[in-house]
Amino acid sequence: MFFCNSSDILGLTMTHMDNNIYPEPSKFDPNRFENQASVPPYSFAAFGGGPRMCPGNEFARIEILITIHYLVTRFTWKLCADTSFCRDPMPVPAKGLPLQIQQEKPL
Ligand code: HEM
Repeated sequence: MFFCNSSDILGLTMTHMDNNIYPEPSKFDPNRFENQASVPPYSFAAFGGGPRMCPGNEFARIEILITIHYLVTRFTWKLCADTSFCRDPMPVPAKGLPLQIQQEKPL
């Protein structure tokens, strides 16, 4: 993992986009984490690492999984802007992410 010594800033994007660790890092591939043993320690650090690692890590993952499940299976999505993004320092949609979401099935 890359650390900037002078300001102690964590180079998360550089680590997460390193194709030596993650082949085709820009590809959306949730299955890349299926074999956790192949990911070297401290190479996925969205939740930090070490003794001060985010204690809400597992809770947040489950919450996100459930939310995405219902959003994908019960709603239709329509993107209302282009998909360009910038880094701030994490990737964010440059023009926000306006969506039209319509519920198709009951929750
Ligand atoms: C997507 C959701 C979340 C992300 C990306 C996230 C990310 C992080 C990161 C990067 C840290 C710093 C870790 C470090 O210094 O190594 C942190 C710390 C922390 N997070 Fe989260 N977090 C999330 C959700 C949550 C949730 C749901 C909770 C509580 C229910 C939580 C509670 C905490 C606490 C208490 C700390 C401070 C830990 C310490 O300093 O010892 N986080 N989080």
